[in-house]
Amino acid sequence: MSPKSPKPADATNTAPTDPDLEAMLARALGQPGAEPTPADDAPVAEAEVVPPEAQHCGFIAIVGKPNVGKSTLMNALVGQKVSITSRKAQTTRHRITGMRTVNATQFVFVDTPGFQTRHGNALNKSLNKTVVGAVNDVDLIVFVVEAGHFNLADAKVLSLLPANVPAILVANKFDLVHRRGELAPWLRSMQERHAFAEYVPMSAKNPRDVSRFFGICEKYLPQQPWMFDAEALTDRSERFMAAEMVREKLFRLTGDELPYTSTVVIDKFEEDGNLKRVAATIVVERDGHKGMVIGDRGEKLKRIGTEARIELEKLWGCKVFLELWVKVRSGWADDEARVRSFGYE
Ligand SMILES: Nc1nc2c(ncn2[C@@H]2O[C@H](COP(=O)(O)OP(=O)(O)OP(=O)(O)O)[C@@H](O)[C@H]2O)c(=O)[nH]1
Repeated sequence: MSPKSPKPADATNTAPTDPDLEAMLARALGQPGAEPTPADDAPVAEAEVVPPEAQHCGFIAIVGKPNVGKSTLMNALVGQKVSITSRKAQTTRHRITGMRTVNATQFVFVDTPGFQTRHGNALNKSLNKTVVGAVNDVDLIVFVVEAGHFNLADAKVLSLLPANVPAILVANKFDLVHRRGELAPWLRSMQERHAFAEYVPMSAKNPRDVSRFFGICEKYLPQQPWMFDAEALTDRSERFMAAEMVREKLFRLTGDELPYTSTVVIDKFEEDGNLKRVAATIVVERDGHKGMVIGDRGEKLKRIGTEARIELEKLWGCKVFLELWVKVRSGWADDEARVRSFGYE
């Protein structure tokens, strides 16, 4: 085509036509005539006895800017809540591994914080270091964006992906896309940004999409013996899960009023027969924040405690006694030593 010739009707469709991509798009977009892959409708069968020489196992990093649905996806893949979620950006602060063994393959997932581009404080520097560490040390990268969207924050995360590790593009929140046909040119434009191994429009909230995803990731994991028990779901301690659960309720119940720089520290964790006693402190930056957490006559703090306790009892299958305190430590997120003392690497 000469430079002067009229643009094709679909101006964004400039990527070379790749038959594999076209087939993948047709399948993902549910177009008539698209052949399902064998994994498409396969239910997630749990692991049976598999000899070590037939086992596959590998690490998968789930990366993306804040709030695109990384933790939701990981929890759905693991089949249990191992990573907290909320509408508030920057909920995830640790490198969390969850795992799931399906047939002969053990998938070990690494969840990462959304890459921080706005603030340069010690907390965010530590978060970003975790992301960079995660992507260079895995067999497969799952790069999550919101379907149909790509901005500077996504581009910054994408620029961290090493060329020698296969990456799958997950166009998440596909349920929110009303004109699905329009996603095809967008997916093709994503192909120009990075040589993704697969393009997967899906919804982390749709169980069918999630079970199909195992089949998509499987082929990128090396043949090697499993690293964890077939039934294991996470390598995080109960103490850690307790702090995370309180933090989730704190973020959910305070909404946008409370800055993301609040955190939770476990002061006591004791087991007493079928009872676990946990004491935790919610650390906030200012006196005003303390009031928001406590609420009118302590009602907010009480609700945070009740909701976290109920979830922990469900998770551990035992009774939980949870005691919560609130403390002000101004400037902790700017203080590197304190960020480390609160458990961030
Ligand atoms: N409609 C819809 N909402 C979703 C989907 N996946 C996640 N969400 C919502 O998106 C919000 C953010 O989800 P998270 O899983 O916390 O996102 P994250 O990327 O882990 O966020 P950070 O911890 O900030 O990095 C939550 O309100 C989820 O319920 C999806 O497939 N469809």
